[in-house]
Amino acid sequence: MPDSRKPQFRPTTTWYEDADKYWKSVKSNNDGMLGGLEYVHEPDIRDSTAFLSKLVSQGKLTSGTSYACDCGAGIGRVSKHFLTAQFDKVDLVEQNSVFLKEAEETNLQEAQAQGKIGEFFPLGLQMFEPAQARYDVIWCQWVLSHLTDEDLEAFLVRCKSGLKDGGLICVKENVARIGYIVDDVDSSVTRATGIYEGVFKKAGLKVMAKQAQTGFPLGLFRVNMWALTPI
Ligand SMILES: C[S@@+](CC[C@H](N)C(=O)[O-])C[C@H]1O[C@@H](n2cnc3c(N)ncnc32)[C@H](O)[C@@H]1O
Repeated sequence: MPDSRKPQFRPTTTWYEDADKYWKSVKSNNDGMLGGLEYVHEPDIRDSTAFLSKLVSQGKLTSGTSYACDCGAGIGRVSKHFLTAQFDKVDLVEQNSVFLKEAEETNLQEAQAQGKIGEFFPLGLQMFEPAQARYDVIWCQWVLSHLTDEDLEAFLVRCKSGLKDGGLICVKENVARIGYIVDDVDSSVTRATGIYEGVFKKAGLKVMAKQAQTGFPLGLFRVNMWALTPI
C-alpha cells in the first residue's frame, strides 16, 4: 500500500530536456545564474568561503585543498569567486555548453593563466562519473534540484568514488519547509531538508557539518550548506 502521507515527486518524462531548454534561454551572466537576484552573489560567496574555512580549521577536510570539482558550474561564478581562491585546481561540470564557453573564454581566463583550471566537462550530472579519488571537495551548488531523486542518489554514490581519502562532498541548495516544491518553469524541485538528508543517507553519506546561509532577503527559500563524508 502506498503511504499517502509520504511526500511524492514524480518527474515528468521530459524532465531533463525541459531544464535544458530553460537554461538555453538564460543570459550568460551572474544575474542569469542567480535567477535575477544578483544581489545574493556577495553574501553567497562570503558564507561559502566561511563554511569551507571552518571545515579546514576544524580538521573536517583532511585530504587538503589541492583539487575541487564545481558541479553545475554555469558560467563559472562559483569557481571564479570562491573555488579557485581556495583550491590549487578546479574542474567544472555543466550541461550548457554556452555557459561553459563563457566560463572558459571570459570568467576564468585569469585563473587559467595561473594554471588553476583543470578540465571542463560539458555534461549533465546525471551522466557525470568523476575520476577515482581525484577530488578533495566536490562542490554542488544550486543544481541538485535539477536531478530526480533516483539520479541524485546515483550521482552522490559516484561522487564518493571521486573523493580522495578525507575529502568531502559539499552541497549548497535551496530547501523547502516541507515536502517537494516542483517548478515547471525551469524543471526543478526544491526539497525539504529531511528529504535531502534521506537521500544522502541512502547514498551512504554522513553529514559532517551543516550551516544555513545568512544575509539573504526574507521571502527567498532558505539555503543550506552540507559537508558530506562517506560512511
Ligand atoms: C542556478 S544555476 C547555478 C550555477 C552555479 N552553480 C552558480 O551558483 O552560479 C544552475 C546551473 O545548473 C545547470 N544545470 C541544470 N541542470 C543540470 C544538470 N542536469 N546537470 C548539470 N548542470 C545542470 C544549469 O545549466 C545552470 O548553469
